Amino acid sequence: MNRTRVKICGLTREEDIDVAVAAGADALGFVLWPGSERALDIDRLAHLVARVPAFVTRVGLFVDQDPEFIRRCEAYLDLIQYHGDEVPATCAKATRPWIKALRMRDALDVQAAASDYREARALLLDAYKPGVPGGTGETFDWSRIPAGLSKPVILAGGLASTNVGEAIRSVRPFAVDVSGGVERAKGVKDHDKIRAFIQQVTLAQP
Ligand SMILES: O=C(O)c1ccccc1N[C@@H]1O[C@H](COP(=O)(O)O)[C@@H](O)[C@H]1O
Repeated sequence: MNRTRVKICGLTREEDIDVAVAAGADALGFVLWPGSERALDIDRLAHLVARVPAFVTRVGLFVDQDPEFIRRCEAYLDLIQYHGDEVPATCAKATRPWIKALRMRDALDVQAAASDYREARALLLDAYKPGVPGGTGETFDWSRIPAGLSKPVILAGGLASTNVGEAIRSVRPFAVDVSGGVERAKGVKDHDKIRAFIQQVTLAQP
């Protein structure tokens, strides 16, 4: 069994990046969607990613945005996270590897999505809240995740140090992704919460 990877998302400050890296984060998420309180512009993205060491994945989060803008951001990113209603053909415009976030609304057929988004490197499963594309801080019913999906699963939505161990034991995802659960305000990470989160992920390994 592989170790569960950890992505810390919604980073906006240098010191939070340093703490996440030191604590053992595998991936760092940067929100490029201007509708978010955690949003960065491209200059700030360039500045922040300059302190990310080799072998830590720089992930850019986009929600139904102009492919040209995404293309300009790609210079500073290793992986694209599509977190809106992007169809597979739109996702395929990226010149970087990409993952697709799916919000777990009742009608969603996860198996079908896994085959539709055939070029995705993983599916990120997040809670569904009408009118909000993500970062809701809410969990969803993990038992809805089908076994034997053809894509690696990145589990997201309302995770924190208090529930990530249980989440890993019940879903056995490839990775977990957290934003609000390691914050003290939107875009301001709590360093103790980051360390506690990654410690609980480590303790949950079989
Ligand atoms: O973080 C945001 O502001 C955001 C905005 C739009 C779409 C997704 C966003 N964040 C992603 O949401 C999930 C869950 O976040 P949380 O842990 O429940 O706060 C996570 O994948 C973030 O990457």
